[in-house]
Amino acid sequence: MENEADAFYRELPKVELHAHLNGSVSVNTIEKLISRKPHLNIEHGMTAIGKGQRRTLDECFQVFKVIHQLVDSEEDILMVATDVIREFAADGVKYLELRSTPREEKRTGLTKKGYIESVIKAIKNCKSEGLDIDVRFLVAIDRRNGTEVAMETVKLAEEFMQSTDGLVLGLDLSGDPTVGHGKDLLPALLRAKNCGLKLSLHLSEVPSQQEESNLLLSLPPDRIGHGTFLHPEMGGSQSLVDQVVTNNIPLELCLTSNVKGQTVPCYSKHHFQYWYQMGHPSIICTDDKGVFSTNLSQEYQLTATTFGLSHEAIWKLSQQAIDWIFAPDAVKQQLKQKWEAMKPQVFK
Ligand SMILES: CNc1ncnc2c1ncn2[C@@H]1O[C@H](COP(=O)(O)O)[C@@H](O)[C@H]1O
Ligand SMILES: [Zn+2]
Repeated sequence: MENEADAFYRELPKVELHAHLNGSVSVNTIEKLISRKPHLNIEHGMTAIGKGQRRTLDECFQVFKVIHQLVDSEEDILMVATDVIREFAADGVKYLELRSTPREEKRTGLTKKGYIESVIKAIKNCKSEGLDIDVRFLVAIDRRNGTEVAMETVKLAEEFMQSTDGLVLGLDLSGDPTVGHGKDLLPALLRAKNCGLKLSLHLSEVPSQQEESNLLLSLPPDRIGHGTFLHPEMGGSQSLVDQVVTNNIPLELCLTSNVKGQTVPCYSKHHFQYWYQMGHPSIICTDDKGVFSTNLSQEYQLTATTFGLSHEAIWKLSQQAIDWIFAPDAVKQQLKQKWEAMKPQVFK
């Protein structure tokens, strides 16, 4: 990370709802992984995009491949998830929904089930360490893998939802947006919805996906990742916007990710402005804090400086994010109380 955010943003209690596990791996953790696997000849420059640097979205997906080589056993996943949770907690995140795509790896004996179990174990370990952060898990579907894998993933998520007492709350649909089509995944997503899994879907992250977005919005999802090209100014349409507004579907907005991945030309042109001005639920998130060299405090500060938001407005933004978590109402109430209790200290 290049710049530390100011104290206000670091002390601000925050909710993180869009964080991919393997995109969130810090430089420190990458170092540990590299020393475990020196034969891979991986260097830091291959796993993160620094200040002022940009990559095409396609190049970003190459970075994930490199990280996946480094993280390929239960032991790695346990370490990575534990480190990531501790880092979010140290950044003032009080509630975190982590998402990750279960992988299997013949060489290390990793199974998809073992993958999810390792993440759950990390969550439980962090809880017993007494970290002041409530962590939940969303099982991710990589869109590139098609219908069958999607269905298999939903079944796994269902099992874990039942066996983890609310730790697994839902599903994420992600992966290279230029590969595959949402229509192939619709049956799996419908099944997920019907069995009570919440849905957060990457939608219109790249241009020209109106048809797919229209189809996926018919579910409708519980939250939208990015939604960069939904509105007419970006080549989307008023009818897509109307569907999002009518169903009051919150957007998870990741400024640095979109600027560094070049789907948005610069911070001031980020679609946060469009949705926030409308009063539509807009949630500031990191996406991949490791790959994009950022953290949530920094994203809030960038939002404030780019769009001229006061500390009060930023407070409201972080507090309102509580309404859109996937955990039940009792958790929302607890978090709201926590925010109230912390307010005097943050505004001291
Ligand atoms: C930059 N915008 C993005 N758009 C779409 N999918 C993304 C993404 N950033 C991350 N992922 C998804 O998350 C995976 C890495 O974490 P996990 O191995 O699942 O923990 C990537 O392989 C991709 O499927
Ligand atoms: Zn994402």
